[in-house]
Amino acid sequence: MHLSKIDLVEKLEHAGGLVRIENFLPSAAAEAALHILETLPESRWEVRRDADDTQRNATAHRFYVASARGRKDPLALVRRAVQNLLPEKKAVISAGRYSAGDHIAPHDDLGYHREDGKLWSRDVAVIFYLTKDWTKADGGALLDLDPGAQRSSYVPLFNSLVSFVVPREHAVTAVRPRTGRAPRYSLFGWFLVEGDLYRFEPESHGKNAAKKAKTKGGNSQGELHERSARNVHTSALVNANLIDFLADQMGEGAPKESVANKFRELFVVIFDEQWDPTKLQEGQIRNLDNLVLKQLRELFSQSPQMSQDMILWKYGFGMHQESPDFSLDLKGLVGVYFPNCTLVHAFAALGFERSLDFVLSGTRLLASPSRDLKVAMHTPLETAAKFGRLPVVELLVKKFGVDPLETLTPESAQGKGKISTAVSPLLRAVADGRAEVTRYLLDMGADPLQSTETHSARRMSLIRLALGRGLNDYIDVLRILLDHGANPDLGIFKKEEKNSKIGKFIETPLMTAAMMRKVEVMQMLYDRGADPSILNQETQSSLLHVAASVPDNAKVVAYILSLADRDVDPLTEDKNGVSPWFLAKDVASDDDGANMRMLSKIARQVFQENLPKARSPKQVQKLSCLTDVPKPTFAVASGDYVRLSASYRFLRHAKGGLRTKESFWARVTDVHSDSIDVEIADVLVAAQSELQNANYGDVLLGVPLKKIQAVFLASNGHHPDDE
Ligand SMILES: O=C(O)CCC(=O)C(=O)O
Ligand SMILES: [Fe+2]
Repeated sequence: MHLSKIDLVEKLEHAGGLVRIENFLPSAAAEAALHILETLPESRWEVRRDADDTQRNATAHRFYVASARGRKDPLALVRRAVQNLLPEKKAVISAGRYSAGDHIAPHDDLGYHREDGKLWSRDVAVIFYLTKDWTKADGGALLDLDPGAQRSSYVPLFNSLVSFVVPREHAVTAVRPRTGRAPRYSLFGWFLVEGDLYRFEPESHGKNAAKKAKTKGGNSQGELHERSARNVHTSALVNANLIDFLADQMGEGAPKESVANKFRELFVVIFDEQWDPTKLQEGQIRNLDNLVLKQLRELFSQSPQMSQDMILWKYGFGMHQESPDFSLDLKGLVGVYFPNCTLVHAFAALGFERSLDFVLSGTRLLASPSRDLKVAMHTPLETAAKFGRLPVVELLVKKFGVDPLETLTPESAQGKGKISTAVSPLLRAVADGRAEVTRYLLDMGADPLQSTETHSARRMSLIRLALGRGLNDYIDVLRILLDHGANPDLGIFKKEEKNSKIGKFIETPLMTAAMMRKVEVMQMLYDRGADPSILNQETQSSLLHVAASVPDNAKVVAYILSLADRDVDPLTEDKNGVSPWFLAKDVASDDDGANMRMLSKIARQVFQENLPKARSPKQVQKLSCLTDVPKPTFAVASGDYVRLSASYRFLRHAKGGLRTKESFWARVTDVHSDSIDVEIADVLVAAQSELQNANYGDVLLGVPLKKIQAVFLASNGHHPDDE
């Protein structure tokens, strides 16, 4: 039994495949790790870039990598801290360093490794960030591009770790230059499983060719180089023409530089909002659409060759690998969302209806744009749906006969590309909170009971998808879905049988809304028939449990109590012996006991009513404890020790024991080693001795921590034996 294994795998399952763990190592260990990376000799860092890195196929990228050399290498120590997350799994973990301009274009991490003469597949990705004083403005964010993503962007916070299940679409945005700031350091890598993990055989061409060639020992380098040479050529041609043209339109006769700036200005909203093309105003869209259309007409009349061979345009407006300022061109704008996107995708995303019509009408090759997963992860229709471009959606459906209901699941996608979760235009529209497109697609007959089908049994309903992401007009989307017959109680659920739409409840939409502190949404769901009494069938925890575990959630707690009948008991325990009361207590140091006070207000009434009925001293004791609300300063004054020892004592006696209790470990990782005093150390030591197989705990609490500290001290001129 490994604590850490249960922890990470469960967390990943629970969080839809991607988790972030803050304060991953005790702070001294994290400092030591950073120090080790910072002081590696320059000769240890090797550049990785698309031109010479076949590992990452055609994905545009550039950054530096260092690998541990032998077990005595200080890097190996840092690597082990990450590896210990899943100690029994084989892993490849290296150090990463990103300076200005370094980035990775969208990719899904699918990949193989050869070790011990065997084939291994990447299963779980981990990135441990060791970057100090980093802000959003520094770029280098990890973009989560999965359709089920909870949020889209993660700033590489010092001592935080992100982990996700492979495959998953993601990207690293370019690091922006800033004088005096250190590079973006990380440990990154993958846990591997033996054999070919992925369901789909690599395709025989496109992005996957390199993969196939690699695993079969072939060589597709030539093909890759040929293609990228062509990209550069086309992209340069198109951009030069476009910028000339725009210069013309602007009547400036200005030098290219300032035209480029003007062009950037047009799109400035996009850059500043993480390149989100949806931030374009209606008027801007129309103007740009017309400009681009005019430009296209001219280009086509000058170059009939090009109009016949639209495939070239796939790579037109390409993201030029050499230029860190890739955001200047269209593909740069849209490419962050869609790897290898075509012009059709770009226009669909930007809402350039007229240009799209022109391009599709004039060509044979792209006349049927319904599905091109080999080129892009989204179809053009899904793209338009994601960005809420109703006119484009209608154009594709009505004029070009694209099927608005086309849905792929990982199972049905065979041969059409690698997808990790179900995709459809409706799913894309819902996930991004696009009300108009959602309504249109449902009216066309799309299924409101669709869910995100992954290889695991866990599913997310459309309601949960819209609600969990909370993007754009998600509340309208919820209403529309409910109007069309979506089930208000289905959020995250476990499929019982193949094809069944309902299964075990894991998280109801009411729970999700409670977690998000959204009383209005809860009200709406309740009015539409959502049932507040449904329990998480895995943990037996209730809506009240969920609400009480989120700090500062008194409003939601009060709302739930107002819905429930009077015998609701804040002391009702879930499968792990945890009550809402306990959870409220657990977060009391974060919300000054706000949840507790609300619970106790209600509980006091329950207490008063029930005390006469209580027979045993135990019952009386249980009821009285509800009125025992600590002072708001509860855990702050006495430091971490109070919280920690309380959790520890509680968990020791709880059914599952220490090992299954995330909250305790969250506390442990919360404790900064510089604040470890004798009392806390006692708790930690006691906890450690309860763990038979303390892999993760070992690093956190035991010998390796001392070792890491010793390394840290030694590298600062101290000798460990000095003490
Ligand atoms: O450093 C990151 O944020 C992600 C790195 C990544 O995606 C990769 O190395 O494949
Ligand atoms: Fe990656």
